[in-house]
Amino acid sequence: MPDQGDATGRTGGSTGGVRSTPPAAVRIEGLWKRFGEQVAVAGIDLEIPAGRFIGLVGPNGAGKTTTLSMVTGLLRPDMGRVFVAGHDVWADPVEVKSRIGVLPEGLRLFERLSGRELLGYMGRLRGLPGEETDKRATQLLEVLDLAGSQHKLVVDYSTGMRKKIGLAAALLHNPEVLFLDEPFEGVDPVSAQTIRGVLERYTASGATVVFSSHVMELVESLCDWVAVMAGGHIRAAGPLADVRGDAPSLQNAFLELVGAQDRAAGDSLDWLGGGR
Ligand SMILES: Nc1ncnc2c1ncn2[C@@H]1O[C@H](COP(=O)(O)OP(=O)(O)OP(=O)(O)O)[C@@H](O)[C@H]1O
Repeated sequence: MPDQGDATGRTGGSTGGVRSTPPAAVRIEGLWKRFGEQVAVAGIDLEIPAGRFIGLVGPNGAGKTTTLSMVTGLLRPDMGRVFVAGHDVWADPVEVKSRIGVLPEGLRLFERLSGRELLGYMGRLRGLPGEETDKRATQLLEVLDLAGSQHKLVVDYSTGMRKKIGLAAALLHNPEVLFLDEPFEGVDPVSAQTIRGVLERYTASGATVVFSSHVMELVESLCDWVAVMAGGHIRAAGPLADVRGDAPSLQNAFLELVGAQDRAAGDSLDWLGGGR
């Protein structure tokens, strides 16, 4: 297990010793977003602690992607403010963007670059010296099992390979906070295990990962802190054990929190299956 502190001065977790409390990785204040009549995010307040593996969970249409888009500076809120590592996302976007990495939903990449070229380009955008970019790119490609495909064009990558090169691009500048929207969707178990290993190593050094998912087992096994969203509101947030409470699993707690526990499988589908 790597040391909890590193050269960037990050501290990890809350184990032992006298340590100053790190500022929240993300602080959200009164955040609203409406699309026409549809309220996607209904005035949420949330403080996400630093140095943790955070899961943002919620049913389809809960407002997760809209929230992450506003938090990462991709979508302007109608109202409210967001701070990342103490910096206002909309007042100080350059400072914030230098501290975050993002793997968005519906990832768009430069398709006509090879994986290696894509990382070289991202390194230049991030202002890294060429040699440092090369070194980091080589290591990321190796760890993510992309070294053999590094000269292939991104357009020819599979879904899992695209997620992995997107993750490499998001990690290249060693961000303080990494935002991932459904990072495991469409990813096979081997690649998922690889991604998981990289993320665990990254959070162990004191960095923060915020990721959205519908897969409760995954969230339960990876995250130590969760926020549950439904209907544009935060229904619960806190350490995993607190949110789970007395429920046998996060899945049960989640269904109860979003009010789906008693939803029938569909008496109205009495025509479905059998007796053709
Ligand atoms: N660009 C848009 N225009 C109109 N409505 C939108 C837009 N983006 C999101 N919405 C609506 O806002 C609500 C929240 O959507 P959002 O994509 O944030 O949910 P989500 O929790 O990420 O869902 P999923 O898990 O299905 O991806 C939904 O009702 C959605 O239809």
